[in-house]
Order: sequence, then structure tokens, then C-alpha cells
Amino acid sequence: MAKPWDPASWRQRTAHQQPKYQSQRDVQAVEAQLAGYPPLVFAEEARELRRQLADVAEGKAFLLQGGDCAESFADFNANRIRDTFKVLLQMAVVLTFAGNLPVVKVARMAGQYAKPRSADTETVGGIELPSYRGDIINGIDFTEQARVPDPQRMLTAYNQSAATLNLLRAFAQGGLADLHQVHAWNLSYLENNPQRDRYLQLAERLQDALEFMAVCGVNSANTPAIRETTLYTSHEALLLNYEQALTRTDSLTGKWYDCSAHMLWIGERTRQLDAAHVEFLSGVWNPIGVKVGPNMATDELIQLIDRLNPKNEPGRLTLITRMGADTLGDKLPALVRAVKKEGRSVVWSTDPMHGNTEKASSGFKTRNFDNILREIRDFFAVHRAEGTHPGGIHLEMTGQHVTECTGGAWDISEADLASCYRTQCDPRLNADQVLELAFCISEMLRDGRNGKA
Ligand SMILES: O=C[C@H](O)[C@H](O)COP(=O)(O)O
Ligand SMILES: C=C(OP(=O)(O)O)C(=O)O
Repeated sequence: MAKPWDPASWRQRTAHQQPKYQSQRDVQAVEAQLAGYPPLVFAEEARELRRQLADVAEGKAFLLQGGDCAESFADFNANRIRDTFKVLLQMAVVLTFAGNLPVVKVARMAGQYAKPRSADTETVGGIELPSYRGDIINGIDFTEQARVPDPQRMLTAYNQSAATLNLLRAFAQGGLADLHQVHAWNLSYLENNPQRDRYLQLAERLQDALEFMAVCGVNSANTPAIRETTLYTSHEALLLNYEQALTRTDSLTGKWYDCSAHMLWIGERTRQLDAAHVEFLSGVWNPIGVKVGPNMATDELIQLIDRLNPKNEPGRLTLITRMGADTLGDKLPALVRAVKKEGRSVVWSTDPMHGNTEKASSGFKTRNFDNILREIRDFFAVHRAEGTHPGGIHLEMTGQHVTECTGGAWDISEADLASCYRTQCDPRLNADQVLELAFCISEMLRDGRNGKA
């Protein structure tokens, strides 16, 4: 008979994509230190997110999840955090207004430090070294020394996550999220943005609505909902030593929560039914996600759902499809039909990034805006056709003006990629591309509201 779950039970299973640390003693010392540190989030916050995701599952709210591909220790500063926060909020405002639905905001921030890789090594100029696996594991510099996994990095990741979360909470509650700021947010980068007029028109309509409410006695001073927002945090629960060390029992309910973030997800490369990541996340009570790639079979998906959400509780499980624009239309309908037929409650979200990665002739990894948009459109179309809810979107994005994805209104070309390519691993949408995408999605949400396919 299988042993009951505990925070260490994953260690009896195969754990894919884990670093090979040189000293187990050093790892254990770091784990013990982390286990004594305060949790980064509270269980009640994770429960509230679960309640909100239950609304998403029923089509009463929309999930917006986004942020860096991988956060970086070196590029850790207030401006970067602020810019991503702002662009997430701008996107949320556009989607809320158009969809007439609350938007649940979940950042890929304050803990997104570990990366699964396709290959264990990479070769540059004839030299082969271990792959970079995220700053929580090893260094990005292409040197033998940097690529050695160092357990001390878990402590830096914890500290930087704590500081990031602190600032996000301050921004969310301290005035930066005030809806009256919507004009001010856009000032710098909207200056020459092709989407500027659309955004300003929407901001004006929002301003009119706020003025009307003020006349009726509803304003930022007496209504926190106008002045404040809630931004939850999430990351891929990849490095299980770290996740276990931050797993605690909630004093109110006696249940286990992984207190490294509100929401955790299992990646496409680590979602094997009998392996360690599924075992670990099956036992914590946070809302969780699992990536669903093009090779997922329907019976495998149902088994995975039953393993991760055996009581079929709404809000517990988000399925994040990432199939690629050429594949989603063929593969998704059967999965959606099976889940619906079996009566399983899930949030369906789309990650239009990971199935659309390509290599530019210059060698940069990139993604094309039109392919990203096409995958989102097909995702909405499949759900509309099947009578299910296109519940959310999951993006690798930044508030900075990087040139990592091609296309969009500025028509970034392959030749432009070199001018500001900063990602730690995968190409992110920049602030302009995110806003443009928000307008496109808002049209899909509006069509859904108006009953158009
Ligand atoms: O972000 C996701 C993965 O870590 C990434 O796509 C893997 O990239 P690779 O194929 O270069 O290893
Ligand atoms: C690695 C990721 O995605 P996937 O597991 O879908 O490849 C990711 O979202 O960072």
C-alpha cells in the first residue's frame, strides 16, 4: 500500500529536472535554515485565491497570470518590479472593462527562479557545460564555476522573494493601484505607442465611470476596491528541496500549505503521474496549476486531475494548455470534451508562449506575436464551441522595453532582437506587446459576452 503523503514523500519518487548538488550536508543545512524562516504567504490568502479561482472555473471571473520567464538575482530592483506590476494591472483594467468580469491577478514573481531545461548541457564555441537552471540553482555565466549548483542560492531566492513580495503588497495597497492612476500609469511608454489612442479612450471611459460613481458618493477614500488591488504570486514548483522547506501546517485548518507562493504549478516536463512533483503538489492545499502540452492523452489528463484534485473541488486545479498555435485547434477539443463529460471542475487557462518558441536566424530564441495571438484565439474558439469557459491567460512578459518576441504593432523584426534581449531563458512579451494583446483579448471577451463565437 502507498505510504500517506507528507512534505517529504516526494523523495521516494523520481524527481526530474533536479540539480545534482555536490554536498548533501550543505543542502540539508540550507533546508533546515529555510524551514525555520517565516512563511512568505499566509494560508488564508491561498484559500481566498482558491475561492476566486472557483469563480473563474464557473465563468464568473477571468485569470490573468504573468511575469518573468525567470527572475534574476542580478536584475533585482524596484523599477523592474514596479514596471511589471504596472503592466499587469493595466492589462487587468483593460480586460475587466471589456469582459465585465473580475480579473484575478496572479504574478509569476517573488519566487520564479527555477527553470526546467530540454537538455542537461549546452555547448558554446566547442565548450560543453551544464545548462543554466535558474538563479536558485546555478549561475547564468558560461563558466564551469557558475554552472555548479549551489544550495546557498536557495537562501538568496528566499530573501529576494520576500523583498519582492513586500514591494508588491505595498504597491497593491499603497496607492499605486488606484484606478484614478490609470492615466498616470501609461505616461512614459505610451508616448509613441500605436495603441495609445485606444488605451486613452478606454481610460477616459473609465474616468467617466469613476466620476459618475464619485457623484453617487463612491470614491477612493471610502471604497478600498477603487484604491487597492490584490495581486497573488506564483511560480513553477520545480526545486522540491526549496518547496518542501517552505511547506507548513496551517494553524487554523491543520492542512499543509506550500508557503513559498499563493499558487504553484507543475511544468510540462515534470508532470509524470507517478513522479515526485505530482506527489508533492498533491498534498498541499494551495491552488495549483499543471501545464498541458500537445502530447497529453485524454485518459492521462483525467488521471492527473483525479490525482491532484480527488474531491473535485472548484478552484483547486488550473489546466494551463501550451500546445502551439499550429496544434491547439486539433488537440484541445478532445481534452475539453473529456473533462466536461467526466464532470471535473477545472480552470482552463492558455499559455500561448511555450508552444511557440522558435530560433531566429540570428540564433536568438524568439516567439512571434501573431502566433501567440493565434493560439489565444483558437483557445477561445475551442471553448466557445464546446460550451466551456476560456478562463485565463498565462504569459511570460515584462514591463521593460525588451526586444525578445518578434512582431506586434512596432513590428519587431529578427534583426531588432539583438538591440535589447535581456531574458534569462525564454523570450518575453514587452510592455507594448502586452498592452496590445490585452486589447485583442478584450475583444474576444466582449464577443463572448455578446454571445458571438
Ligand atoms: O521556460 C521554459 C523552459 O525552461 C524553457 O522553454 C526550456 O528551454 P530550453 O529548451 O532552451 O531548455
Ligand atoms: C517552463 C515553463 O513552461 P512549460 O513547463 O510549459 O514548458 C514555464 O512556464 O516557465
